[in-house]
Amino acid sequence: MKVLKFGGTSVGSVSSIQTLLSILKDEVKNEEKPVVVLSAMGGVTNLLSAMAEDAANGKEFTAGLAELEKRHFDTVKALLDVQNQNPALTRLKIHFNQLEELLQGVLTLRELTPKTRDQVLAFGERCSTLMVSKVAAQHFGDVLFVDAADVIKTDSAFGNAKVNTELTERLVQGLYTENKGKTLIVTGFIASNDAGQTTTLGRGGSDYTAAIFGAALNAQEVQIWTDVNGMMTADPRMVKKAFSLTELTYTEAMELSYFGAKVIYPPTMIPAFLKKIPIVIKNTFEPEFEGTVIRHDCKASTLPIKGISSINNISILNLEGSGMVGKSGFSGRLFSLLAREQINVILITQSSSEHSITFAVQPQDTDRAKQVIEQEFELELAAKKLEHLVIEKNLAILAIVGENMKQTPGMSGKLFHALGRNGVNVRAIAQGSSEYNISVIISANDLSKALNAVHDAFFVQLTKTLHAFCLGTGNIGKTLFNQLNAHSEYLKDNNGIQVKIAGISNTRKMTFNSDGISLDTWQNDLQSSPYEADLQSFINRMKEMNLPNCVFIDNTASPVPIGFYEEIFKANISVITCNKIGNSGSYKQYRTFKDTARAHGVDFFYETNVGAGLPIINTLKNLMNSGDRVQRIEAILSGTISFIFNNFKGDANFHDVVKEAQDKGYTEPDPRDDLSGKDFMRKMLILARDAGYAMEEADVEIESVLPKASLEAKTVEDFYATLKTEDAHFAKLKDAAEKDGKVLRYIGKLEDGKVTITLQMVDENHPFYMLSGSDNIISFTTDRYRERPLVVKGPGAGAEVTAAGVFADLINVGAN
Ligand SMILES: NC(=O)c1ccc[n+]([C@@H]2O[C@H](COP(=O)([O-])OP(=O)(O)OC[C@H]3O[C@@H](n4cnc5c(N)ncnc54)[C@H](O)[C@@H]3O)[C@@H](O)[C@H]2O)c1
Ligand SMILES: N[C@@H](CCO)C(=O)O
Ligand code: NA
Repeated sequence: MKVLKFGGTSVGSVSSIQTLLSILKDEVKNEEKPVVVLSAMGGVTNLLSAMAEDAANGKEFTAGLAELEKRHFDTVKALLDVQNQNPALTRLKIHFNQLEELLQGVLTLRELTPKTRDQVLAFGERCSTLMVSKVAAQHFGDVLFVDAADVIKTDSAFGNAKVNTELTERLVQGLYTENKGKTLIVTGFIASNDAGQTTTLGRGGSDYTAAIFGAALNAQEVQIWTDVNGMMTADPRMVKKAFSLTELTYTEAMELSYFGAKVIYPPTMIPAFLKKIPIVIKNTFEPEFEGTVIRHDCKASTLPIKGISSINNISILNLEGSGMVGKSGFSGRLFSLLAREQINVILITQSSSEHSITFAVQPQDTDRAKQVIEQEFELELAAKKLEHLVIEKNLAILAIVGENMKQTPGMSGKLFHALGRNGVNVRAIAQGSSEYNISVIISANDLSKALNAVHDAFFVQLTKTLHAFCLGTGNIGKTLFNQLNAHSEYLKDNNGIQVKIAGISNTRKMTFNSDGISLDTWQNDLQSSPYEADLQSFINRMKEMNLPNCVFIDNTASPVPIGFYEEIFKANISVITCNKIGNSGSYKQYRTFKDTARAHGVDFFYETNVGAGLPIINTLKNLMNSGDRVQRIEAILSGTISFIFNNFKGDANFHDVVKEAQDKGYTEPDPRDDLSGKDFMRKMLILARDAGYAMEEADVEIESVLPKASLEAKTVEDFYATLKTEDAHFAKLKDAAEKDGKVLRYIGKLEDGKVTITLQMVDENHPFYMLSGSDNIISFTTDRYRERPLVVKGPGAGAEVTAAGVFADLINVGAN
């Protein structure tokens, strides 16, 4: 047989009672009839409690009573055929009259004893059960209303009575045997003492009633019908990706529901647990959900952990001092004291040096705990054997839970990696030797970020979400958004990565959305955003949003963002940049970026600083990391100049070719940066630094392609105007090369710790002769690639290839 328990929302309305009936329909056909345990209609227990309080305080309660009556009467009228209504309404009316009398007594005496309170509260279950039993009888015939006070016997601790298990089991078994063939519909939560006075079973009382019946009758299972899809991997209000568990063990359920997961209250499971009876959590409002089974043994589960639980507001107290070292009985005194004061200790940690002891309590207990401890240890404090108690508030506990942790090394590593990478500081740690639970104490501000990051880290079957904040919506920024938009499905399916753009700014506006800005409408969103662009506030907002797996992407050509990189790393946020200004500034700055990112466990990726999407920076990094040494680098790294020399042929004039390069998106926003050699210089400097040379800009020798007038032009327009007048200069260069069957090439070289960039005319024997379009080429001569250099070649400029490089960097951040 089965026991089915329905909670307050499941009996809370006409439609939910109809659903309940359709759930029961098949169950009542079984040979062994089910036992159905019911809570009060949703909200009724609170209302009863408030009415009782009001009466005790001399306030009227009639409005509450009328509301109660109406709710039950309306439900009866909606669910029972007319001829069946009267008997039910009469019975209910008798209850309400008794309730009124009782409350009247409370009002007269201005006193509410725990005993009376239990009597008042019991009306909730009695009325709902009476009502549903009448409705069930109309549908299924053989139904018996059972007042659990007749069979569940307790002591007289009103409000939280202790069950006399042996007697109760006998009575329950007797009742079931006597009424074989009938479906029992039982009041949850209530019981009675030896004298027959009504008692209640405390928090989660109706679940407890179900477990007691299940255990007494050796049920095949106990079903708890509630309004959510079972136990989930984390609090779904904080972790959107939380999902329902199909099964977990009693121990796991205890650990998970201890923190947060309010689906069931663990102590209520004990009767079922002792008899190894499975408990199935089902959803009345989604009956097709198969449910979460809590059982003694789980089939080999593939999940490394079952869930992450949390308490979002706790305080910790830290007691420190030489007086504790090697002293037995100290913690005994401390914790007996707290127990005596009924201060619940949530978590305890002590280092093996015994010099300090840290424990967590509810915030409302904090001050009293401090006070009683200072009294108790007055002498030790005076003698300086103990330091003054340090209290920290606004903290939270996050705990990963699962029996599988026992056999799996690396679980705590994974937890701390996820926390560390997201800049979540861990204040205290506790793990029992049972290894079911690893708990950490963190700042309450970080809880949401931490829960999501840890959830992503452990449940790898789900996609990991990156939150990107993007600066710059020009050529590259725009193209990146298009690529991300087109590629998001593939990314989810193949890399398990989801990218949400949580913030965008250009020089005019900025906009934010922690759920991800739509990549279809971002332009409108940005334009209509109320926020004027302001980089410091953009960064502040990014930090305040405190999102997990956060990345900052600089797609500007501006020096301004550079000044913020360090601050961003310090907030444990990775940086991806195609902006070369940062890495080609002072060597000190370049070093600071690298060191700060590393110290904070985040990434600093800039593949597109050299050769756009071509794998140049990563290739060099791999060479260096594997212990190779760069002897020489020779390269063409200006896509713009490459394009110009490859297309400045025959009748073409120089000015038009430059314009074409700009139109094709190869040039810097200001093309003078390309033609002056500055952009190339930056790339060579970055390569040299990545190759291990602590070089500065002054160490690079540049031969400019431009005549003086062009170099000194004030604006881009002026610059183009000078190019027109300098046509003869460029034509001369071109003709000189063509005459000898050569081509013009702008070549950078790093050798013997020196960097030069020169304009050369090369013939067909030169390896750089054969280039087309905006091609870059780079050859690394290293200790290992000594005889024949390692060469990378391909288009080294353009929005598509550059955005693709930024995209690849983003995926690499996601992989870490
Ligand atoms: N074009 C290429 O082939 C290529 C290749 C590699 C790297 N890059 C680099 O890409 C970067 C962007 O180039 P682009 O062609 O897209 O430039 P762009 O001029 O088209 O776009 C720059 C964007 O940055 C924004 N911006 C500038 N300063 C800002 C600030 N302080 N705060 C917020 N937003 C700001 C502008 O509003 C604009 O949206 C440059 O650093 C360039 O060197 C370009
Ligand atoms: N303006 C750059 C873009 C690539 O960094 C070039 O022409 O090479
Ligand atoms: Na590159």
